[in-house]
Amino acid sequence: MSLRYLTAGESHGPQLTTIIEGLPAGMPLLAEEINQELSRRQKGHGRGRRMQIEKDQAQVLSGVRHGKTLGSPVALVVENKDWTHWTKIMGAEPLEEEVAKEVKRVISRPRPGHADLNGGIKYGHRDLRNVLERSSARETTVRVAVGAVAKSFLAGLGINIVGYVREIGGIVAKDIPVESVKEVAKITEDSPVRCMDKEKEVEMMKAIDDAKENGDSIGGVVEVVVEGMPAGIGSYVHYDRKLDAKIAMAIMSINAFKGVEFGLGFEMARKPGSEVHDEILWDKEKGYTRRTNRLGGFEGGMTTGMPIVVKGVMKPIPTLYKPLQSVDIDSKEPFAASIERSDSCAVPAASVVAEHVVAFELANAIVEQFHSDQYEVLKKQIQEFRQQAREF
Ligand SMILES: Cc1cc2nc3c(=O)[nH]c(=O)nc-3n(C[C@H](O)[C@H](O)[C@H](O)COP(=O)(O)O)c2cc1C
Ligand SMILES: C=C(O[C@@H]1CC(C(=O)O)=C[C@@H](OP(=O)(O)O)[C@H]1O)C(=O)O
Repeated sequence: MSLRYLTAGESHGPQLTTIIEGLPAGMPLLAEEINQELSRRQKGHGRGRRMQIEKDQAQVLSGVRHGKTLGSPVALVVENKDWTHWTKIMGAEPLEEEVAKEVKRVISRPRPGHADLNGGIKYGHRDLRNVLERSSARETTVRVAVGAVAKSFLAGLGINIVGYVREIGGIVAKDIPVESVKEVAKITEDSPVRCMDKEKEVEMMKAIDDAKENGDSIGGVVEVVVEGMPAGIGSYVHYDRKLDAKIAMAIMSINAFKGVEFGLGFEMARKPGSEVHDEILWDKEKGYTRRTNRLGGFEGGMTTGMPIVVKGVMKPIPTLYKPLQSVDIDSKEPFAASIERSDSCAVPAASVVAEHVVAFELANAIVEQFHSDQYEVLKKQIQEFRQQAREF
């Protein structure tokens, strides 16, 4: 058994839709929990005007009754408020010729760094709007809705997760020691850039403002930390059962993400084994633990029981208000790339997306490993597994 989902929806279409399948029955789930997560994704310094138009709210259309899952597919819908401005341009019905002339602005100058040109070549779209509508990160809204369901699933099993910002535009936040994931969540929630370091937060905001003023954009690094995963989740037996690999793919699937690191990450290349591997300890109460967590919670595609620590790098936003050179696909003449309304930095929002896509992979790994259609039974199985792991 596994969890799976699909999403549908264009950025300026009427709505985003998802169907999640494989959730056990009897799991508490409220629309309110999902909506809180959707609202976290909408915040962050550096976002464009679109976020003032939208107020993302999920409607739960199936699979939940009186606050608990039924074991049937869960369908969620989030409306695009902006749709009212786009009904003609984005409608499903053919346009009459006169109306088409009035409203249709064909996009023919692909933006370097976006999906425009390659998507046009692949699907044969001469109007690149047909590409940008679905390649837009608007779709991450509904992926956060799916992740919110996964977070709720994990929370009931004592597994907590948070995503936050480590770096923006080359400004790196200091390492701040904290007690727990919950504390990180509390500190970063009030930060306009979802960062722990108040001093660097000011510098990050200035870097975003400067980029915006210069018609430019900046990227950064986000980190996701997970506490409470039992050891031994995932598998080493096959490439597509390695949980760290699945998490890496989930992070790389976020729009504009270009790299992933676990624990010390690329720094491992510069250190000897004695400074990378985590020594193994045992005590009666905790069972097996590690003296350090330099591998970020994974060995052999399985969790070690230590916190999962994974980072992802987001490139700068491709749409530039001072555009780079491109080519008009109709005339083949050189032109400045087209300008669409855009964010100048979306790293804070992306840290929320990263948190949610990782949550989904963890929930899926648990559903795959512990076979029950009932949430309460699954909870007991995990408790027993934790006990076995302690005594192993
Ligand atoms: C939360 C979020 C918001 C984004 N906002 C924009 C935007 O406003 N303008 C833009 O050009 N790209 C934006 N992007 C990035 C593009 O969606 C992304 O670069 C594009 O889909 C091409 O995919 P790739 O960069 O992964 O190759 C955003 C990404 C995320 C995660
Ligand atoms: C809509 C969202 O992000 C969008 C992602 C995006 C892109 O190209 O990826 C381009 C912009 O779209 P628009 O031109 O409609 O403002 C962002 O606002 C969102 O995050 O909900």
